[in-house]
Amino acid sequence: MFKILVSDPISDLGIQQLTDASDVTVDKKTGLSEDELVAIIGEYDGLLVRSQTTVTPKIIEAGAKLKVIGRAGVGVDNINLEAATKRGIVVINAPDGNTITTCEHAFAMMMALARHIPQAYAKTITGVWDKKSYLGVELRNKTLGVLGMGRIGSEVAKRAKAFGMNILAYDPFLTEDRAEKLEVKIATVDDIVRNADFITVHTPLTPQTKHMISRPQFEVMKKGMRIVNCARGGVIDEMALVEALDAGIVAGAAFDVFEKEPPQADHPFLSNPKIIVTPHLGASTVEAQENVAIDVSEQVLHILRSEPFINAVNIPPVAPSVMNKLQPYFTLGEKLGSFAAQITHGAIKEIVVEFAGDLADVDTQPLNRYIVKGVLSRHFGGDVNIINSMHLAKTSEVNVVVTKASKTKGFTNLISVKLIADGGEERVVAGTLLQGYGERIVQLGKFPVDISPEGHQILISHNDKPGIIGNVGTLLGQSDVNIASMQVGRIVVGGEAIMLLTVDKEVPAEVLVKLAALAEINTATEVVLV
Ligand SMILES: NC(=O)c1ccc[n+]([C@@H]2O[C@H](COP(=O)([O-])OP(=O)(O)OC[C@H]3O[C@@H](n4cnc5c(N)ncnc54)[C@H](O)[C@@H]3O)[C@@H](O)[C@H]2O)c1
Ligand SMILES: O=C(O)CC[C@@H](O)C(=O)O
Repeated sequence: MFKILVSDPISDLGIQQLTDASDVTVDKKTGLSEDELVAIIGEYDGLLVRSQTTVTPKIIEAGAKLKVIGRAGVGVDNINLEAATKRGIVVINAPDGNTITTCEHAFAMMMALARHIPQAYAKTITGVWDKKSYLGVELRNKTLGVLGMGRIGSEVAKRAKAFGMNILAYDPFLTEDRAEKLEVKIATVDDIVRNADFITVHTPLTPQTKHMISRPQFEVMKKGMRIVNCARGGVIDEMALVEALDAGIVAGAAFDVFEKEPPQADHPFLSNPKIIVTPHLGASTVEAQENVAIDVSEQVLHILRSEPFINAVNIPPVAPSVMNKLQPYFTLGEKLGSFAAQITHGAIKEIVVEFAGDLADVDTQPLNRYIVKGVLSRHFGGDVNIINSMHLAKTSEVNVVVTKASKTKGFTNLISVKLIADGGEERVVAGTLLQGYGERIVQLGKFPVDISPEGHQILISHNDKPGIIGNVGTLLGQSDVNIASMQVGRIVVGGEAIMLLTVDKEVPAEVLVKLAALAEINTATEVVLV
């Protein structure tokens, strides 16, 4: 049974698939402090948050069973990604569910700004009929500058087009093709700040976007322009904005987000009549809250049930078509990594993975993570998973090299894992996925083999002399170890050889010692593949 903690108000309808699941129990406990969360998080497999809970390294460390943190929304700046990745916890978000809602909020803020709606409302309800203070401006024929043309920025641009606005857009990933489709003109930040009547920002807060609109930008702005921030507090420099308003450069500003939320009671925005504010309401519609909760709940279930999932923030995104192609190889890749690590005696310094055949033209990043997990699990056990395997390799100073090859040795697909260890030791294990037969190991070092990678195996290296197979069989029989199958490989008669036995149960350490002591046998190593 999986336990999930919902620590922020999240739509009940949205999380219904979790509450209905027979293998899940859901606890809703909102408004907890960091210490309160630290005290209880240890019981939970999953944590679901919106934007109120700050998931700190301390909470993540205390989450001994935690496998997934789900953010019902886009921004994950309230979750410490580094700590989660280190612990191998998947962080997922719901990037699509609140796009339209947030775009509509930004648009509503722009219209409210153009027509002074909040200020006029506040005065009208006091009984004052003040028509002259609230002369507005039209949006039609005005220039709108959009900074960040992702999901929300693009939707804002579409709506602005319908209002007859001319749009200047800046986004490092905006291509001429997309700009043409969206009927926007690509511009630089400088073009935008000099020419726009309205500016709206739709970027995440990153070191590059922090204060991307600050004093130097306000200084060159068109007098009387208006500015909207429904993205993240800090993209626009709050203090520089207040100065620009006082200097008469900016006519009005609309903010849904703040550098610190909630803002202090004496924050200058809250008393400035030219600034309208909302309390981070961008995503707050019934529809968006249901959408994001449904999306994130579905992914949390997949992760807990070890099923394929999307929208992981702490692993690079992969197209579904690529994922479908790679998925059948995940367990084979992990087993090859694990096998190679179990037959390597020295400290591993480098993992060299080679893909050939069907896998040569695919972005194999997710599969690489499984292979590295297989290798590292020998030392890290259950602490390594596909989220932190690359991170652990890096922090353990294990270099990972991935190459593509044209030679498939007659197979349609081939994965080869070479481990290079201290003292120059090198181990190679290669495998393939055979149509109709499943996973096979087809090469061990220089020896071609054909083994199903599963269960308990003994790898023996020996000299190719008569009687060895009999001696091994006798010893294992006397030790009550039953042999299920056997493979022998050699390059030349009488030369170096290997024997790989699949046995029905764990092999006691003393039996391995006795095997290694038999005449003509060099090493005997147990390999366990689960
Ligand atoms: N107010 C709210 O309640 C609310 C709701 C949803 C999203 N958001 C915020 O809105 C923002 C946009 O969300 P989205 O879903 O459109 O994200 P998105 O990832 O689809 O788009 C963000 C865009 O910003 C661009 N970008 C990054 N750095 C940039 C830079 N230096 N200059 C210009 N563009 C840059 C990216 O290329 C991307 O296209 C995020 O910060 C998100 O957290 C706020
Ligand atoms: O959950 C919210 O209300 C805000 C969500 C929003 O900021 C987001 O990034 O998705």
